[in-house]
Amino acid sequence: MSSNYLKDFPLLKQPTANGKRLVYLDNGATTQKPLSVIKALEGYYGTSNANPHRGAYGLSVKATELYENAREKVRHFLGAAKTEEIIFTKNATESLNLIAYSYGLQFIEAGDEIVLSIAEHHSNLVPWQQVAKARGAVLKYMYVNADGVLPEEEIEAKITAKTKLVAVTHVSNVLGIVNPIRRIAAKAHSVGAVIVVDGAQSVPHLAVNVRELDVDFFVFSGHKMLAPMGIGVLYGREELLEAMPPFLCGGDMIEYVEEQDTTFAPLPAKFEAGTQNVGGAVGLTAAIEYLEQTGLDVIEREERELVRYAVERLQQLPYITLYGCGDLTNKTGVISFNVKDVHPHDVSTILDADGIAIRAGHHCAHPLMHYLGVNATCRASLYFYNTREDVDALLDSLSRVRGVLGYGA
Ligand SMILES: Cc1ncc(COP(=O)(O)O)c(CN[C@@H](CS)C(=O)O)c1O
Repeated sequence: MSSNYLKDFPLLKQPTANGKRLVYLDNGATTQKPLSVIKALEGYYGTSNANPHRGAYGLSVKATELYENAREKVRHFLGAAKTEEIIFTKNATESLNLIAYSYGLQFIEAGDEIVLSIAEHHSNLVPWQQVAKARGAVLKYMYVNADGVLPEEEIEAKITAKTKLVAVTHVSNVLGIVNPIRRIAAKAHSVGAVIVVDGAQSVPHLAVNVRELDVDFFVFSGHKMLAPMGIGVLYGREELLEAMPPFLCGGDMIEYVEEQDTTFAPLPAKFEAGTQNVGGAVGLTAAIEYLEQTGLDVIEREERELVRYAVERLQQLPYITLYGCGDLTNKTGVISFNVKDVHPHDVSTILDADGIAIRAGHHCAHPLMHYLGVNATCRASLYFYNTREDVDALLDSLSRVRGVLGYGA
């Protein structure tokens, strides 16, 4: 893993509060930002900021152009057919809620089944619980195997003629396993169901083409792929978005408002109420440019090499339990683990003293934690700018955790 990316990431070069070299291994939560993204934000607010779509003056026209250029950049990045199929939101969570409350409440009926995987993040699980309760639908789960992989027999058995919607993560934020989306989409469509894919942990790490995957909805958050916080994306097939009622109502999303009723603006504006995050969209444009210049194939390859190195070293520690690391064939850089006798929060605190930033907790995945038989885990989530030296630092610090707490080796 080359560390020549570090020159682009100011935050990764600064020491931690206690003067240690920062080893940032929480990329599943959010990624750090390259200078090109930071400068894009500065440039927008320094030269081009205005409220888009509303002003007839030059600055507003410029802001509108930047915003709509960002939409075209995302369309191309996801391989979508039309810019009308790209909706900007705040984040993946808002995108998933938009689908649940607009598509779900409109088209799911009593007795219909909604199929999830047990590895869903709460953002792609709790909204569907609300829809199931509101409409009298049934929630069913596809369960992963001991290696965190979704078996073919679960896909085949759980998606049936009663299934109306399948909502599944492309990559689990706990297990890091890449799910067989094309296969799941084919099965969903064979029974007349739609498929919603949560791409929050896949889009930053591997090339995604929504038409090749044949998905109906696909979401992601910009901040997990080098972009600023506050900008997210919902992709939806045009015909489905056209049939859906608005999610949020107000300015920009209307065509005409009378005292008792309103006609709505065409796509994508129908789903973009109020003043939009133009700065975030400009930052997302710069983030996509950075990823495309680096190469998602390069990112995926380098990450797989690094995760293999990390897992091989972790497997040599007898007091470490790994989750989702038995089959590395389709695995991104997410590594969940526990240290014998030590709570993940204590592991994280001890690692922090050595400059190492990992996540500890339930990772917004309570049902998966319960299924794995744990309350919480530690999680190191690698990205292309991490290095073998970062992994070695993690292992060195982990080797001291039990000793620090008096458990011996
Ligand atoms: C698979 C998946 N799906 C949705 C979300 C929500 O992303 P937002 O940008 O917060 O809306 C996340 C964010 N997971 C963070 C925070 S819990 C993590 O540390 O794993 C995710 O991983």
